[in-house]
Amino acid sequence: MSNRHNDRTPTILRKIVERKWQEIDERKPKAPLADLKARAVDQPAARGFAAAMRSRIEARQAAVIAEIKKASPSKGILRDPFNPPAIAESYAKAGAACLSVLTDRDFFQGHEDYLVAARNACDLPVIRKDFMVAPYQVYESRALGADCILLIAACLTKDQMQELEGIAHEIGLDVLVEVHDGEEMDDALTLTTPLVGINNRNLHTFDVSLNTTFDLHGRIPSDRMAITESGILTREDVTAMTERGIYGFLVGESFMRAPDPGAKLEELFF
Ligand SMILES: O=P(O)(O)OC[C@@H](O)[C@@H](O)c1c[nH]c2ccccc12
Repeated sequence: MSNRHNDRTPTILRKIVERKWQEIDERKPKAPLADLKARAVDQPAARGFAAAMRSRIEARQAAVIAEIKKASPSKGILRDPFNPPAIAESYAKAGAACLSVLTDRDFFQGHEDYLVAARNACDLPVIRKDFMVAPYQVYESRALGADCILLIAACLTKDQMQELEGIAHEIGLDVLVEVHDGEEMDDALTLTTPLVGINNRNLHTFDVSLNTTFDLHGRIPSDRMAITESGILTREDVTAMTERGIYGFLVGESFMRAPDPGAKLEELFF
């Protein structure tokens, strides 16, 4: 049911989305949309995020989006000290396909500067991990140098997702659309992006179950790429996915808690 989390349910996701609209209002006077658009156009071309995923997935190799995340609302601090460029290098050396960098400041202790620093430290494509609600943030993402953005179906209508995807593609950004249930999947499949993420974590309740991926991945047409997100902690988890033909992964916590994030990536995947 789409109204499980109606307007009166004060879930974390709802608080985050409210905060995002405020954040946009605060940023606009300092960085007007016209400035962001100009900066977006001035950026060197985006690194192909979807292409990097596709080449591995088609070869039936793990395509790992390795996440750089200091903290999360459900788990608190994951890594301290936290050195984004060093982590990025370690992931690149270990064979990650792409990076994911949290830029949300208030709930994930992320920062835009972390994305810039991580991207400059390697040549991997980078997704800006944040909560997109308005076109302003899409231009802002390209102005920062991001190669891809995340659209979370749990906090957007189908029309909003289509609008944001259209802008993203127009300015050279790839799009990862994220779903958690069948209704969100229906909406996601109306987009044109080939990157479809299934989040094993419910962003309203924080419950994590790999069954989310097992139950939903069959609905993703073969010309798109299924990416299982969250809660991948062991080689057994990885095998459970590859046995089902799922080669796209988005992993954060288990890498962030390891002394050497790249070594952990190799241990889980290669
Ligand atoms: O740390 P994990 O359990 O490996 O999960 C990574 C990633 O999937 C998770 O950070 C995530 C998935 N979708 C999100 C949306 C917003 C913030 C964070 C996320």
